[in-house]
Amino acid sequence: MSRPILTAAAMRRAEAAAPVGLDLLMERAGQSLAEAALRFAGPMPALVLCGPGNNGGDGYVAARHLAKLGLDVRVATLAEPATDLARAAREQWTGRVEALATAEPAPLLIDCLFGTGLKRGLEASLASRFKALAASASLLVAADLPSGVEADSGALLSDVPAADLTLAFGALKPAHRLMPAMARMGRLVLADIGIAADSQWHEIGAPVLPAIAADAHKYSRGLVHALAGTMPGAIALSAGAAARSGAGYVRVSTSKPIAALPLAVVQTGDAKLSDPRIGCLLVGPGMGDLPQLLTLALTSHAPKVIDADAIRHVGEPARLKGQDAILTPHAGEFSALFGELPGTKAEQALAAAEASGAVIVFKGADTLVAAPDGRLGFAPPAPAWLATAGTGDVLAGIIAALRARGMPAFEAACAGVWLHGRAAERAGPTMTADDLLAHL
Ligand SMILES: NC(=O)C1=CN([C@@H]2O[C@H](COP(=O)(O)OP(=O)(O)OC[C@H]3O[C@@H](n4cnc5c(N)ncnc54)[C@H](O)[C@@H]3O)[C@@H](O)[C@H]2O)[C@@H](O)CC1
Ligand SMILES: [K+]
Repeated sequence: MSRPILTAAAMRRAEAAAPVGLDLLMERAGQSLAEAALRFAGPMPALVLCGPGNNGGDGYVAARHLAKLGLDVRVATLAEPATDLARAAREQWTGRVEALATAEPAPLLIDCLFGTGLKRGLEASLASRFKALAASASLLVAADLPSGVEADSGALLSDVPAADLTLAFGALKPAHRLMPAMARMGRLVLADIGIAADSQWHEIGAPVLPAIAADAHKYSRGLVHALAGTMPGAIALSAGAAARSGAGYVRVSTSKPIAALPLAVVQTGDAKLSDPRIGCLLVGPGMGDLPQLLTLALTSHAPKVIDADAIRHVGEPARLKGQDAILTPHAGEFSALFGELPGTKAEQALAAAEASGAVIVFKGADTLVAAPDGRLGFAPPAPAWLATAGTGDVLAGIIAALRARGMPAFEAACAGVWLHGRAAERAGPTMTADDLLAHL
């Protein structure tokens, strides 16, 4: 299962198209917030901070439900409601509304200041008051988004205290899965409020991998052919990862024997790129300054994964059109090939996919997978300890194996990213890239 992701504008369209009124959507959002906060925190005294918009409206609804559930709950606001929906919600809250500037803290703080409608950072006095209340609370629960986070880009427009729980309404927003905002979400839960969140954008979920046929043989399971360059350790990591990710046959063409390769990986002096059995070519890991390897790979009709040094040697993105390629750049490699593109990371990844006709795995703490047809996958959080040398080589090998096994390029890339993150979780914080192989 993968959860849909909607921009703020797409969310507003989905809400407007919902079969029920916006007031009922707000009622569901506020009620689910109350229930989730109570389930998460247990019965502790709560303070709900309400902003002027509909995020604040959710807060008044949540406060009413928390009171009904027997909780000691107070409400504080910075301004009277500015929308009809929020005003109606405010009117149904029969308790007192305190001024945010002077409200006493509570162990459970519920942040309903701003959601998808945030236009700029919180004013300095409000940001510091919010931070102080958060510091005095035991638990901070954010409604839809932690206030100060820009929904579409994941930027922090002001200082944002990290939430312990964020309840997203109707669909995830890009900021839930983009840095730096992603690191401020705490546990992220999606509340169904009854809108149809159809989207080409989604959070990457657990993949469905092709089954191994009962009559499989090594070629039918997929042949990965990797091109070794000047640093054989990198290609050894890639080839080892491909072999452990279900490829039936992994072959490395190399001018001199590579001691670090698993015995199951075949080494050959001959490039053999015309071999029609090749399910996926892999070029780039440890390639070094041998651009002729990329040129050679691009003469082949086989699907290909282009990683690391090879990305810098592509030159023009349009050179990859028709190549059936998956590109796996980190930020530096991405800008070296595509330049400084405008927009959010999501928009940049999609523009790069369109310019190159390739599936782009834009790596980072917030890895994205973009397809030329507009599909976009956002990786769920992976451990920070994955940021170590060689892990990219492992990822390239996993994706090459899944592509060779017959998965389409976008699905293979998404599945590879997901498996790589889970392998890192299992390998633990002391892992090196070599250790990842044992956890695939
Ligand atoms: N529209 C709907 O039907 C629903 C919306 N929902 C909630 O509504 C939220 C979006 O509501 P809105 O579009 O009203 O937006 P917000 O409630 O996020 O905030 C917008 C309001 O804050 C003001 N504002 C923005 N940035 C500010 C800043 N830095 N300092 C001071 N004021 C600032 C704006 O002028 C506007 O009045 C969602 O995140 C979600 O929580 C939910 O209730 C579900 C239904
Ligand atoms: K909020």
